[in-house]
Amino acid sequence: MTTLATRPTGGAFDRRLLHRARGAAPYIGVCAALGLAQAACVIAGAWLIAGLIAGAFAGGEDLAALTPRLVALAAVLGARALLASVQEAAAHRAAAGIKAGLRRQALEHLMRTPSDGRSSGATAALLVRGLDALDDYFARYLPQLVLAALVPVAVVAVMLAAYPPAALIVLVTLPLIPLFGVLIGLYTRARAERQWDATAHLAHHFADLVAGLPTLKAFGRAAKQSGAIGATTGDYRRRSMSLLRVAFCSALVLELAASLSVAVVAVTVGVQLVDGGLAGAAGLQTALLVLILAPEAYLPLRNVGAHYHASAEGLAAAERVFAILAEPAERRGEPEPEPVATGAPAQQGSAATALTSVPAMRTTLDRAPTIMFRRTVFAYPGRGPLPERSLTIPAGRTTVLTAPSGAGKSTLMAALVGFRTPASGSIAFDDTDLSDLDLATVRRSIAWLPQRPVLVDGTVAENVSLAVPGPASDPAVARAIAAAHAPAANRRVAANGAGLSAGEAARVGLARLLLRADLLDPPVLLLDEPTAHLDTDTERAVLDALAPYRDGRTVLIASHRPAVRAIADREVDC
Ligand SMILES: Nc1ncnc2c1ncn2[C@@H]1O[C@H](COP(=O)(O)OP(=O)(O)OP(=O)(O)O)[C@@H](O)[C@H]1O
Repeated sequence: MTTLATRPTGGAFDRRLLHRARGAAPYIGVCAALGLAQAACVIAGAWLIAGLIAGAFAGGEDLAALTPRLVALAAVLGARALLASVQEAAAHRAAAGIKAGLRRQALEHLMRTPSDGRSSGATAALLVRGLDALDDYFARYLPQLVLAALVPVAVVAVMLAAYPPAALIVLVTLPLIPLFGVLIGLYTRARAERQWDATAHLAHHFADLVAGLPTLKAFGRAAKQSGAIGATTGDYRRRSMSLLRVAFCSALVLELAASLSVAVVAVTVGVQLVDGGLAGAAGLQTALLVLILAPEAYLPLRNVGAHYHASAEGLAAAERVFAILAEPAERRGEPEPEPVATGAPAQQGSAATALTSVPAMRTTLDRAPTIMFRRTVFAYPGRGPLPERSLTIPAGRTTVLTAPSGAGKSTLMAALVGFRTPASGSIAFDDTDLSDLDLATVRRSIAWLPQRPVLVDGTVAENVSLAVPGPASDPAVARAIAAAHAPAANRRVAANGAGLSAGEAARVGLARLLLRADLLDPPVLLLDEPTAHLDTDTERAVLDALAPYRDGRTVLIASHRPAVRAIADREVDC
């Protein structure tokens, strides 16, 4: 068992779960109904046990007289066990549905949120392991919370009717349990927050380490990193053990408070029995009823305290998911239309030949736009803003950005597809501000080759097909691959492009751009260092393949290569 965090700032029950997680509200209803039935079983069971003992020992009743009550007691105990298992089943069912719902909402939201600064390792840990902790919350904590609200009230009411002094003692001592619980909770909160941070740090660190292992090995730093991971996990273990110690101590304190309170009730009732205040079979039955019921009044409250630590991890994770859901999403637009793969044969000839001259689908911008950056400034966290830029990318022409490394060329391109937002200034397509345009429409109108194309596990053909939202025909993919001089369609690619050279990966990226241009006919092409890793002959061939696609489109290329600069209609040293 690990305890990650106890930071349920939403209190014992986070109302956002009701709104965000379908299934939470009905489950609470089920919990309340089962809790009422369980409270009734507790009281009926205590009444029957007290009656049986008093009848057998003080009333002198024989087995025949006691049998109906014995059967009733068995039925009550059976009903209590059945209610507990129904509760367990309902809890797991509800938790599974609620976790799935929260994961789906979070993933959908993440897809529409700029990813700046988010650690993929920590996000994965949150959505998988973090949300799994909600099991304890729904299966253990919440049912006890409902019982804690119902059972003590019912028990005190029955005790009040049976023997008011005992009810008074319970009433006075009962608040001690939540009071101690709150004090312990306050004490552990800061520790628990640090614990979650340690978990997130560990997940982040580990993901980074795995990604960078080859480089670390090359620099002889792998062993040192194992030491760093050892130190982080050691720190995590120490924090976990310290939190567990607090959890065990808190259980002990709550147990002690409850036991002392029950002892006071027992002594009071015992004195009355000896003094004759509770005389005869009826007196013994009342005394036993009070003695059996008294611990039941404290039990749910103690259980709430005991399950608080385990369940708080789930609540803290849910809270972080709510924080993700509260982040402003990108402007929503229509989903990309699926391309209709033409399968039209490529015009034969050189690699410079167009894949197909007939676009299968029109995009929303019918003509190539003029793109303007007007006094645009970009800022990244932790560093000063990039210099202000004002530049115009003329419509239907090829512009090459030749600014020095680090000047912000990739940033400008990422901004055109909505992955970066200027801190000040504006971007316009023709005369319309980008912020007034539907982002999905803008993205549909652009084919973008990023500096480091993301490649996924699969074949080259599967990677190229990712360029369009729907299925692309095999001939169209094959033509794009051939024109870009990318590796064979059936060549395997591992995650992150492992198995391909940097130049081959760049050409798979270019094949994507050509496929998209072929099938979606976007009026804007953005290419970030398209030939950075290529030899001069391959570079020449790739630029020739691109030539037919530049015609009539607004093309922006970031590059310092002379061959690329040679094809430019305009060069900008922004
Ligand atoms: N995610 C980021 N967080 C912080 N700083 C960043 C981030 N991305 C880019 N930068 C910084 O912004 C500046 C511009 O980066 P950008 O990649 O746009 O430059 P570039 O002109 O494309 O460089 P290059 O020619 O080397 O590819 C750089 O100084 C870079 O360090």
